[in-house]
Amino acid sequence: MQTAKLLVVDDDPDVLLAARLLLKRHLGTVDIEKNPEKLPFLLNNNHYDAIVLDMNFQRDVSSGREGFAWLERILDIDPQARVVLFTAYGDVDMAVRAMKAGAVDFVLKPWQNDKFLETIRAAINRPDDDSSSSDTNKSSGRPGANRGGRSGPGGSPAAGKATSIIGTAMRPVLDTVERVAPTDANVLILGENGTGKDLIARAIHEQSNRHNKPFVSVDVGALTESLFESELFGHVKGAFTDARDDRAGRFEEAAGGTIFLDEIGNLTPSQQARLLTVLQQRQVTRVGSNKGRPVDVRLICATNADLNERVAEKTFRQDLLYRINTIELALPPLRQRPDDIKPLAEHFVRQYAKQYNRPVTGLSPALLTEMKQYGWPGNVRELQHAVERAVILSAGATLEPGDFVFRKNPSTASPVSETLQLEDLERKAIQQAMLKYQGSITDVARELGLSRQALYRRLEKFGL
Ligand SMILES: Nc1ncnc2c1ncn2[C@@H]1O[C@H](COP(=O)(O)OP(=O)(O)OP(=O)(O)O)[C@@H](O)[C@H]1O
Repeated sequence: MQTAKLLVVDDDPDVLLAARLLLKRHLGTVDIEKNPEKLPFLLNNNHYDAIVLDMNFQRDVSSGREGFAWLERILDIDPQARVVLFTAYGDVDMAVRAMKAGAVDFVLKPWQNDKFLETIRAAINRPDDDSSSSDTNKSSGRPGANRGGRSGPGGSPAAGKATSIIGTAMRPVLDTVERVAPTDANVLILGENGTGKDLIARAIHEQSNRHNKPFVSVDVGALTESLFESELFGHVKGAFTDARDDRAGRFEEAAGGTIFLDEIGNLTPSQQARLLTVLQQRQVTRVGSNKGRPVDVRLICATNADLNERVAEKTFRQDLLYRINTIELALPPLRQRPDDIKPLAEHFVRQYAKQYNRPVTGLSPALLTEMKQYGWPGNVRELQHAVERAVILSAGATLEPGDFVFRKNPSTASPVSETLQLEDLERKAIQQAMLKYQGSITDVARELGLSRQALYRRLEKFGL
């Protein structure tokens, strides 16, 4: 018998008793606790090989919110803690979110003894997290450390490691990237949401002579009118109420490197005019100052909009378009490159099986056929999230069609009234809007009255 030390936290005394009986007989000593408020004390005074935590502490509340808060608290105290979650409602979505938030596994109540023991054994024997995670988008090796998700309007410096770009249909794009990268030519990347524009922008930077300098990514579509100028060009102390110090903008931060302006099609006319001036003069002026500062940056822009159409309808300046599109790279939507689906899906299976320590190794032929028939409105990002979710939830080594939920056509989707759970309604609204606007984040956010960040957070939360 293993002699592990375990902690079970649940507000149901019957559950505590039953869990203790079982785990004690097979695994070692078991502390039980009814009140999660005691967690900090217990963790600071004991080392547990695994912690079983209930998701729902208040009777009749199934949101799991409290469980998530306690999970976060545990990981703050001990980032290496192996937390297994109890969820009583068979709510797999909550389980997926919990794994993303840093839990190592979950157990559905009522549990099957063998399965419960196996899960706890695996949690105890799981090797410590390896901080050299293969996913350079994550902020650390721990799955749950990706709490911030995608970088916000401020963007972030490029990850230091080359990212794998999968798919034969990407070959011509990569050939162009190779030729263009060493030049300082401005590049405009076109493509629907989730087709890999950000990935290609980073690849250009990584293959350029500027690769040792910063790669600064800014989602300009998410900047409000008032933030736009100070974020991009900086400000001086006292320029406005909150300007307590001088601050360099993103252009200055990118000095010597590359600045990636995402969602360039969303700029308002006045923002377009200000950006054009900077590009023409190759200098920025911080808000509140009248001194121009020269900037040496390589410019890469991206959009999912048809900028020529915008120029024709006079919502995008032609002179700005000519400035930014010296080289144009168009990324095809995933539905137009079905042969890329298999290698991409297999790549994500390997990545997430490793990240979540799951025994999944491949996809069944039936699943691949369904995947090729599906339209993937959210493109590679949607495929990536679908595989991530399936890897977490699948019981077998091979993913099957049943492990996937392909988005339904809104007209055939089940009526919204079938469930009153708010989260469900929210998810459905987002799914339907994503379909309606073919995955355009900007349009979906506008329709739902959310900021792009808030929408990204929800997409991440719901695994969409
Ligand atoms: N060819 C590819 N090979 C491997 N991963 C890919 C590929 N294309 C896209 N991805 C992955 O898919 C996800 C979405 O890609 P990315 O963020 O680059 O898309 P995007 O076009 O910039 O999306 P958005 O328009 O919404 O900003 C990322 O996690 C990226 O790593």
